[in-house]
Amino acid sequence: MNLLTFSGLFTRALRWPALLGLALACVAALANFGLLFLSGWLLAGAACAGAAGLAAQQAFNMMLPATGVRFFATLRIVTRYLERLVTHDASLRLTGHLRVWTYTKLAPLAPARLTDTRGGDLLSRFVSDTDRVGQFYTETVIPFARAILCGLVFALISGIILKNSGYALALGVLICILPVSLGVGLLSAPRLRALTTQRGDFQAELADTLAGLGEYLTLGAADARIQALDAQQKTLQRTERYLAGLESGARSLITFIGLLTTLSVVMLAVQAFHQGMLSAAEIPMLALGCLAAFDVAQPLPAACQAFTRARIAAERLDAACSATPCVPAPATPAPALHTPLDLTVRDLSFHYPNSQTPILHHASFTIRQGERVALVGASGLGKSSLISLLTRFYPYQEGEITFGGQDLRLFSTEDLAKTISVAAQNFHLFNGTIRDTLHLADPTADDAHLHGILRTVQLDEFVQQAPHKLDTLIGDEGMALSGGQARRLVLAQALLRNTPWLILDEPTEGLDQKTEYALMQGLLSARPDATILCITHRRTLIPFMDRTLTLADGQICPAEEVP
Ligand SMILES: Nc1ncnc2c1ncn2[C@@H]1O[C@H](COP(=O)(O)OP(=O)(O)OP(=O)(O)O)[C@@H](O)[C@H]1O
Repeated sequence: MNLLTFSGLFTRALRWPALLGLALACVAALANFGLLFLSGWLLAGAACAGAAGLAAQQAFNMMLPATGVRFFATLRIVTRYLERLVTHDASLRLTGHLRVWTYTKLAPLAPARLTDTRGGDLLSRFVSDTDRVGQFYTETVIPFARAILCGLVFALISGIILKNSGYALALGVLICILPVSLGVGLLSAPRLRALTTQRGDFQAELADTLAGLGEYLTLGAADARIQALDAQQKTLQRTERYLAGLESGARSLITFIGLLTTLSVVMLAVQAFHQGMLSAAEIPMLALGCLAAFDVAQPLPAACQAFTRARIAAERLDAACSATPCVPAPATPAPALHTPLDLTVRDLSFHYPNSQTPILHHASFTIRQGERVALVGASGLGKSSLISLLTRFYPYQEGEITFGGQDLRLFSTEDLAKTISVAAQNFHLFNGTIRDTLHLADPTADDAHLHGILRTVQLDEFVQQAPHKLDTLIGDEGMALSGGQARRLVLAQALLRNTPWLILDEPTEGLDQKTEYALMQGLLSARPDATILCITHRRTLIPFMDRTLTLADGQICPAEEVP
């Protein structure tokens, strides 16, 4: 997604609030200009009338400019408030749209296309980059549009009173918009790009460090890690200082240009006064109006930097979101599931997209619905990889996988989820309560059902004794649980989903033999009709299965046929 596409999203979603925000920003700037413009006239007019004697004082009508000053002062306050309200609301809503858009693009990429992306970097893209693009409207569009539109109007108003002062004002504002602000944009661009990379790296490193802090401490590597982060932080600060210096330098230059323009407007006004073309009261009016006009140019250097930041953020989002899913969901999914839901794998060959090492090589096997099958094989040969193929996380290069005679690739994501539950070896548990964790699998399950499932996986006693029972917090990745407890909670999630197929990857790892036996007994009596594929290294599980398949040399065959 580039900024242009983003603008399309923006105009469709928030066209009217965006235009209203711009209109309010312009009215606020015009009110500010009008306030100073009239104040100058009021003060100078009153002073001149005072100096000219009683008759002139009585002839000078204070009411009109004083009312104008009050009007513009009130208008400025009200429109500035409303402008902030409307523009920030539009910007936040835009960020919201962008985050939803980013999520819908990223979600189908998981896990295969995201394995090379660091978690912290992805988070930074999801949060900071969407923020930056969302703020493009308030931080770039509004300042530039306001400077151009109001600059023209200010020059026009000044020009009506004194033609040359209008030209001088237009020239001054133009210099601020073009060479000064755009110069800052050009000079900032390489550093902003470097800053984005540095910040992404820093956030990724920081996220990794926090996630693995325990390991760093036990390995005695925490100090070195902190020093590395400190060095990164200092590099970041140096780049930020340079950019802030550039921006404040440009703002000072704009102030200087504003003063020079005001000086030239005063000189032109004095000349016109001597020629009798202007009254004395109009000189400070033009001068103060000119100073006020440059207020709209002040935010432009920051707006240029914000533009580059938004552009880089849009490029980063584009890079993260434009990848096509490794296994795209079918354009027209198969209409319904056919029973029996037999699994047939025919001539299957597979290697990971980032590697040429074959994991499966023309493998074939069948599992009938209702069977319980153990899959064994030496470590690292590809048992868990087979699960990734059955859940469509990775594409296979040759062969065919069918469920109920229907190609797996034609299943809708929903139908696939209704067919298979997986208790994976490398699972992820979200921080939350035991109840939250189980409700992820079945949000409608009541407490009695949850306790029943927990009994099946031999975890109910632990939950009953926990201080807050089902409301006990399990911590990040189930840190507050033992490895075996966390694994059984994942198994409970799989059982709660009540799918016809259960795929269990080392379900009893970390359990003592007694608990393992009780768990398997409970599981089989709770789901007597389920088709089970159980990957295991434990011989003690084999008696619970109907038969055993062995994975060796990329082939999967019945254990008794293994040479
Ligand atoms: N995402 C990946 N990208 C590239 N290679 C991978 C990926 N995941 C696993 N592998 C490789 O694929 C091979 C098979 O891994 P897999 O986890 O399927 O083995 P396994 O038989 O389940 O092992 P274990 O019994 O130890 O769990 C390994 O050599 C592993 O390094």
